[in-house]
Amino acid sequence: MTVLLSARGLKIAFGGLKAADGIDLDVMQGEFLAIIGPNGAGKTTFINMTTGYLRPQAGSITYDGRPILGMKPRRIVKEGIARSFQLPQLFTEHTVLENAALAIAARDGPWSPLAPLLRGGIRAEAEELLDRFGLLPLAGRRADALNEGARKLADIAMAVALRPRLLLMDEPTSGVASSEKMAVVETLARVLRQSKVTAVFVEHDMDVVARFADRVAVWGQGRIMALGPPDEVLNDPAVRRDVIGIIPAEDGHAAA
Ligand SMILES: Nc1ncnc2c1ncn2[C@@H]1O[C@H](COP(=O)(O)OP(=O)(O)OP(=O)(O)O)[C@@H](O)[C@H]1O
Repeated sequence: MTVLLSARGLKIAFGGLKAADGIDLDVMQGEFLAIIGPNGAGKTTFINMTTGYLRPQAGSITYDGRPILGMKPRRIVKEGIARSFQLPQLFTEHTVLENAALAIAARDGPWSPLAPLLRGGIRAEAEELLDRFGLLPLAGRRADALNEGARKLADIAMAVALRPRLLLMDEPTSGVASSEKMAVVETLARVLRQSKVTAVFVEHDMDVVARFADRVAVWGQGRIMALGPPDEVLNDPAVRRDVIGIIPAEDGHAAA
């Protein structure tokens, strides 16, 4: 197994709060790695550091063997790392097709707002992308008219438009109705595996983690408390007691 992303000794504190206090983590090429942990543990901070939005106070991150710390977010995208946010970053007043086309146009470099967005190649690629995510029937719909599951998928489709080898997703199922969650993750997992995209995803739903993660990393007090296959990690008594038991499910009750 090849290491795609490697973090060593990452440290960052906000005032007295240590969001990363010596994080060592390898992401293997082709895997789906889930990150779980209590609210405020530092999971999003890890994504922010890996994608150039935050600079750690100590440590290193290499991607495909090259150091990436200090690179701007746009440069990191060019290296092959994309992300999605907890709250989808869609252009709400535009259609799903226009959103996909905007991501494709942005990937291809300087783009004039005066150029017709839906010209040949871009339209065809945007339609093909939406088709892979099962979103083609919604292509003409405004992004703000989508339900949360479709909105999450459209947002992830925009990240995939950037042709990453590594995609970091911050809570891809948050806000999605429980009846829809598995279908949403099923779709995105299928697309990512077909496209050979390695995925790291922050997730609060343990059923999703158990079903889709190859490995799980447990964040706690700025450290990785446990790392391994879901059947081991999710059944570890300390993880159940100190982490899973206190992660709020979306209905307000603890997840386990
Ligand atoms: N840029 C920042 N400036 C100040 N404090 C920050 C910053 N980014 C994160 N924090 C703080 O660091 C802590 C860790 O935040 P982070 O968002 O990484 O947690 P998380 O594990 O993703 O939580 P959640 O599950 O609630 O999304 C939080 O207390 C947060 O308020």
